[in-house]
Amino acid sequence: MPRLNYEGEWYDCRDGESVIDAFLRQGVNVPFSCRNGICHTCLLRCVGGQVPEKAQSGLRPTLRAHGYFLPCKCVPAGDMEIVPPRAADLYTPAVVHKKERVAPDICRLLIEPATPLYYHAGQFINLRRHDGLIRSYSLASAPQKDYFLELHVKRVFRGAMSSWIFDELAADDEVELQGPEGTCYYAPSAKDQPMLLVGTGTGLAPLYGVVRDALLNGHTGPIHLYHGVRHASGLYLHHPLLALLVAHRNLRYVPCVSGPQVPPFAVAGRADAIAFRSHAGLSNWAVYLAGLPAMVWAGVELARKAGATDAAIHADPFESATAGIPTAPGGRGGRNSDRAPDAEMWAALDAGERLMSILVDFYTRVYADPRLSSFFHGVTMQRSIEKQYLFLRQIFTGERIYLGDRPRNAHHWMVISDELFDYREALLMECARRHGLAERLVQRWRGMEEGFRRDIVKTAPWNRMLDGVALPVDGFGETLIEVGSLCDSCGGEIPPGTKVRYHLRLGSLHCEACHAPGAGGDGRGRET
Ligand code: HEM
Repeated sequence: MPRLNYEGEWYDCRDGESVIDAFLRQGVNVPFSCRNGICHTCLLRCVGGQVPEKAQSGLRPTLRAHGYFLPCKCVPAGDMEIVPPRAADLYTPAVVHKKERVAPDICRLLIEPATPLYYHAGQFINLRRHDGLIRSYSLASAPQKDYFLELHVKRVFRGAMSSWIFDELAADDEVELQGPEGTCYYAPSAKDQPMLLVGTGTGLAPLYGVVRDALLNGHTGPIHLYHGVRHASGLYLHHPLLALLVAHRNLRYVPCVSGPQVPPFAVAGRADAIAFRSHAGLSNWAVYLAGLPAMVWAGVELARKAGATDAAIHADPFESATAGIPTAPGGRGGRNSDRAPDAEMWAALDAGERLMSILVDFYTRVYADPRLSSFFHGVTMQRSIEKQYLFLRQIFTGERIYLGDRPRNAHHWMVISDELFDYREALLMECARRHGLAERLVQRWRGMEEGFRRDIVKTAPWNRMLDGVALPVDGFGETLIEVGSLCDSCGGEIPPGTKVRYHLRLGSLHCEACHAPGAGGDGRGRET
């Protein structure tokens, strides 16, 4: 029986079993979607042993050369050593074919990837600019019909990527892309299933893809599409959708305008409110929600209440790149589409009371732990507990209450190994168990924590990034202080009018003596 080594752990693989099935059977946390070699979501890299040819079919030659393979198509003939993909390997060059303005603040991009992209309409890709800035965009094109990939880009106020796309990117320019990702797509197995789709703004892009995909697949069930905007000028696909309506009797399209000027062809109000008022029973429906996160998460709850099962609800919230909880570096920019709030977890955490007890217990141990405490020098335990509480509460409830840094930035200077990450995770899970959380939920929480591993584990510090720009936060600046202060290193007095050095990230002040060469200055632990 072949054995699989994944990130240092050994797993068995039954005869005839695929790598993905073996991993899922044994609880290994790997991404997957179609399980049929189409979406490439499960792509992994083999660094020891033989990869069967079939498991690399359809992959670019460079990926094959680096040992990439599709675990869902891989029935190993012998032992394999497997590691997660390297983000940098997964980008492929692409050329902009056309850019056109379809609304005052929305443009449509048609892109040609250098190698074919196997995707489902409604999934998303990560677009990378030459300097490494990355953002996620949904695919509005339908692979069986459209040659180019179609993206709808909304201009975001001070958004680095969208401003660049609007003002500088032109036809024939090169970009890079990675993907596809996401599970917001049509399943052709239930062609008579009624479908409800609600999108706000460019949340229409994936839904437009899903609707066209469904129609191209001969969907016979009713399809109800609601598009919500503030101003009628945002109904940027009104005419193409009217054309689809004429051709397909099972399609219904409802443009909704929530602002004061409502044209006669639109309904006044918010798309989600109108949609869920009109569809109170959704027990055998497929529901798709895309766009503003608050609308999407509220819609998930309403769909559940109306009887839709979790498996039939596809949520694609467009998280902004500078707010909310992040994803892996080089990953999906601001998109965090697959993490739905977890009402069961929140109830089991006594709506926060038990979470607080777990965190108090956890941080008491962290601050006493010789391997972890050095990182927390200068950070009060109360601050750590409160930040972590808000962060987790936002994840479990979907409320937008966490205002701190994304983990990638919060830990950018901390050199944390995989082993140390495991160590902290085990400590946290032990505390959760000690406070009575059921093992099933402990494992679910652990799976969520795993999603941040790539944001935190590293072998050298990273720059702090803000909207794609690396900030100069390590090292020292100089300033003249007008008010007397105390040196953060020796505690000695620093009189007013003294030129001092201050740490760019920590803001700590250091007198001349402490900042003499060799005196140190950045007091916080960097070693793991
Ligand atoms: C060995 C692993 C880890 C270590 C040593 C560590 C250490 C720290 C430290 C020292 C801070 C305080 C930063 C500051 O106030 O300047 C911090 C903040 C934080 N950590 Fe971690 N952390 C680890 C893993 C994680 C993980 C896995 C998560 C999330 C799942 C996480 C989430 C956070 C959050 C949300 C904050 C608050 C950020 C802010 O102040 O804005 N940490 N961590």
